Amino acid sequence: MSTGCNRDHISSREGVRCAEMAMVCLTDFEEYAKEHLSKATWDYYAAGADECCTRDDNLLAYKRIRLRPRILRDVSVSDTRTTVQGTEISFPVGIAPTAFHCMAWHEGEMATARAAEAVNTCYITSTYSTCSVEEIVAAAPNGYRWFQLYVYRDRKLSESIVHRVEALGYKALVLTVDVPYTGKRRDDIRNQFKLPPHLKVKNFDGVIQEAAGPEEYGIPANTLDPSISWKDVYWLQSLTRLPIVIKGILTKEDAELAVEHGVQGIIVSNHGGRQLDGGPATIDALSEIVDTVQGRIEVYLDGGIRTGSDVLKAVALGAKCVFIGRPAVWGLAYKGEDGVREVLQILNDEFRLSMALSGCRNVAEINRNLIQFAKL
Ligand SMILES: Cc1cc2nc3c(=O)[nH]c(=O)nc-3n(C[C@H](O)[C@H](O)[C@H](O)COP(=O)(O)O)c2cc1C
Ligand SMILES: CCCCCCC(=O)C(=O)O
Repeated sequence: MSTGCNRDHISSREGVRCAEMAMVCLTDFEEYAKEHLSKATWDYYAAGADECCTRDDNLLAYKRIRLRPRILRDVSVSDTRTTVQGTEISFPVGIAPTAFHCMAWHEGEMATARAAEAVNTCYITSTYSTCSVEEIVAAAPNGYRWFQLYVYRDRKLSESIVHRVEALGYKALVLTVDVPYTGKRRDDIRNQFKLPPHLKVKNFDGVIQEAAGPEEYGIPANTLDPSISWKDVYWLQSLTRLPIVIKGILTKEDAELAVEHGVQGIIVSNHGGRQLDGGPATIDALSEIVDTVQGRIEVYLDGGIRTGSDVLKAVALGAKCVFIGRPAVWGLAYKGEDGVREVLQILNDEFRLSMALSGCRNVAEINRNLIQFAKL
C-alpha cells in the first residue's frame, strides 16, 4: 500500500529520527509500522487477497467522492458524540476486530482495549486475539466492547466462548460471515506466515491449539465451519441475549435477509479486501444497504478509513459508525496503548475539523446532502 505521506524523502539514517517526530496522519503510523515490524508480520497485516484490487479500492473509493460544504453556520462549538446500540461513544469510529495483536506490541489486545477505553469508543475483540478475553477485560474494565465470533465446526466451542464473553460484560456479538475459507494472500503463502510459537490464540489455549491436522497461520485450519448459513443466526440467537451484528455484508439482498433474521446491526465489510478480490469497495456498497435497511437496524462500515473526511463521507452516506482495522495495529506497533490512542485522537481531530469545514455542528447534521453525486 502506498504510504501517501510526505516523508518519502527521509533517508534511512534520518528514519531513526522519524520515530521522535510528531505523527500527523494515519499514514505516518503505517510507514512506522512497515519500517519496524518484521517483513512477515508486516505482510500479514497489510495483506489483501489475490491482486489486492478490493483492498486498494477501499481507500481509492473515498477519494472519488466529493463533498458539498455549507458555510456561515456558526461552527464555533462542535459535538462528535454518537451512539451505537444505545451506548454513547465519543465519535463514530471504533476499532474493528483484527487478529494477533501481540505480534505488533507485547501487550497486544490489552493495550488496544485500554486505548479504546481512554478514548471512549467501541473495541471489537477478535476471536483470534492473542490475549484472552479475561485478560482484555481486566486490562480495561470500563471499556465498551463487542466480541467478534467465528463459528467453529465444533459448535460447543463457539457456544462456550459466547457464554464466556456474555458473562464478562461484552455488549454485542459480531458474527463474521465472509470467511468460509481464508482468502488467498500471496505474501503470506510466500512467507509461510505462522503465528510465532511464543504466541497463542489465547481464548482457546489448549483446545484448538492442540488439535491435530493441517494448519493455517500456525493454527488448525479446519476449525472454522464453511457450512454456516442463515439458520446459524437463529442458533446464535438461541444462545444469547446479546445484540447480534453481522459483519461482511455487501449487498442489499443480504442486508434484507439480515433484517428478516432479526439481527440488530450490519457491518458493511469486505474484510479489508483480504477475502474475495473483485468485490466492491465498502463505501461504494454502503448506499444500497442503507436504502434497503431504511433505519430498521443500525448499519456500520469498515475498510479503508484513513482520514476524518473518510469518516464524514461514510456517516453522510448512512453509516452509524465506522471501524478501523489496520490503522489500530499500526498504532500498536508504534507505541502500544499510546499509539492506538494517538491514531484515534488524530482521526477524531480530523473528523471534527471536516465536520466544521462542511458546516456540521453535530453528527445528526451530517447527511446525504453533503455528498456530491455525479451528474448523469
Ligand atoms: C491483520 C488483520 C486481521 C484481521 N482479523 C480479523 C478477525 O480476526 N476477524 C474479523 O472479523 N475480521 C478481521 N479482519 C478484518 C477487519 O475486521 C476489518 O474488516 C478490516 O481490517 C477493515 O479494513 P481496514 O484495515 O482498511 O480498516 C482482519 C483484518 C486485518 C487487516
Ligand atoms: C485460520 C483463519 C485465520 C484468520 C485470521 C484472522 C483474519 O480474519 C484475517 O483476516 O487474518
